Amino acid sequence: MPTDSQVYRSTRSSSPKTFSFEDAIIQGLATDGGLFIPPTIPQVDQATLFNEWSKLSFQELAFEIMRLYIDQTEIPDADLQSLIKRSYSTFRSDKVTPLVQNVTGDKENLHVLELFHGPTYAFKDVALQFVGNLFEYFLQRTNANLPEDKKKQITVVGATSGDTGSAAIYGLRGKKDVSVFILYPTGRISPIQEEQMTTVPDENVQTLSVTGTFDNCQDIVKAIFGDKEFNSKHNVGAVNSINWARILAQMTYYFYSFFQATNGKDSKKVKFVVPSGNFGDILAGYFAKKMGLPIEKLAIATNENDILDRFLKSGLYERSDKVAATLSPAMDILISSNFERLLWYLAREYVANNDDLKAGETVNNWFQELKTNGKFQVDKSIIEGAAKDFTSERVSNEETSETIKDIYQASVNPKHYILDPHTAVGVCATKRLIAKDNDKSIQYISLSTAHPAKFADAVNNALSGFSNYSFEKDVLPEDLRKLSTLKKKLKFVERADVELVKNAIEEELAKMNL
Ligand SMILES: Cc1ncc(COP(=O)(O)O)c(C=O)c1O
Ligand SMILES: N[C@@H](CCOP(=O)(O)O)C(=O)O
Repeated sequence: MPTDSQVYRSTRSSSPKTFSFEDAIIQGLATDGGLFIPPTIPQVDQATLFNEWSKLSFQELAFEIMRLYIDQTEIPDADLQSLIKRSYSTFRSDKVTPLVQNVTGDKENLHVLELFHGPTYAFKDVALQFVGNLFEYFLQRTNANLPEDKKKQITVVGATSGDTGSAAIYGLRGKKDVSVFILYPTGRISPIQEEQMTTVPDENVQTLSVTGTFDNCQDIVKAIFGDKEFNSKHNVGAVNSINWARILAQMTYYFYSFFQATNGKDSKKVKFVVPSGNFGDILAGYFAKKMGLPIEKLAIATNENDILDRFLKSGLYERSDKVAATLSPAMDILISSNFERLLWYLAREYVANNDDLKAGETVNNWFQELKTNGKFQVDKSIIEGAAKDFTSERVSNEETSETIKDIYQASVNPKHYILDPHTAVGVCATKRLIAKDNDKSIQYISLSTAHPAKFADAVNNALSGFSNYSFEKDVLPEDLRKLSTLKKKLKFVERADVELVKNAIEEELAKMNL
């Protein structure tokens, strides 16, 4: 029998209907356009956290956390352990997500959590290696006793501003009964990101380069999920962080790094700073906090596309019509999908009297308003509620570049530490917090979301003035260097239009021999 935290519902639903973990993962997005959430967040007591969990490896910790959200009858212990082991065996670090402590010496307590040791050098690998194996697991089970022509196949359709795409492709390449279509905005991702996605030769993978922005791509993906006919014909699956499994798999590194930064003690204050766009990464931190990990604050760091920062300050969620092209392009996002999940918990607590159905109705009304008027305003109680867990900082391009330079010069552990521009947005925000707080007892964990090699232009512009610096020698790993020599496979879609994308998918699906 599943516990309350092992069943799911849609953020926009006012019906009592709930879903199993498998339904939530395979369906990806609810049919009403809402996102799946566990209405009850499981609680872990302090003794379990600090006497038991603080001693576990990354993989053991992932198991304990995931077990609380997935019923045994859906995935038995041994299978879940094996999925986790396989998913992290592809990482280049034993610790999976190592914490580089006191990067600027022991005065600032600034620790960088390196999340980029997976196959595509981005934090997305932590979740997408697992999601790939999870899709395969569920499909194998469903298809085990079915004749060939009745076997279920999933058509994954995802949108990327650069990193989700390659991580999803590497998580799903060659997997049986799954095809993968990744939409990315033409000219708005870095050359290495494009090479990573387009040089994978597996037959089940196809990239679609769409004229438009990331938000256009994300809107198209959501429209495809909402298209009942297309969806039931092709079983559309999600790899974006609308998929609950993405958030679940990301929780582990909040716990794991917390224990490293505090030596497993609960007496130290810890703040996390997270470069944010679609709000998926930091939302995993919110779950960790609500489960009982005593995180002091979660700081949202945005670039000049600052809808999250503006919302936390005003309560107005407003879709501006122009996305700024910044030095941290993976965060050039106007509408942050996962913010809806946070809004559901806030709505339930502050306006719906802890009623799940009323919370769903409230969120649905807000998002209908966003669709019609391009904005919605929430009660003051919601912003005050959010402020208990979150703060936010907006970082400009100039500050991003300065931070890459500053850390290169000021780092002592290791010397000449090189940040990618997304991580630099987070580190700049962290330095601001350190100055504002002026409290030596706080440990700051700044999430490093990508390897600097993925963003050569931004890194070179910041560091080319230093005589000893060399991108080739100091930054570029061998496997990324080789990508430019490989054959590319991509299809252009000349307008950000749902029908054009659907046609492109059907055309390519017909050629795939799945
Ligand atoms: C390198 C990098 N940093 C930060 C982010 C922002 O993460 P999130 O969208 O989960 O807020 C992204 C994209 O999502 C990214 O690719
Ligand atoms: N920054 C992301 C955008 C997609 O976000 P997701 O986390 O919802 O998949 C990217 O790199 O593609």
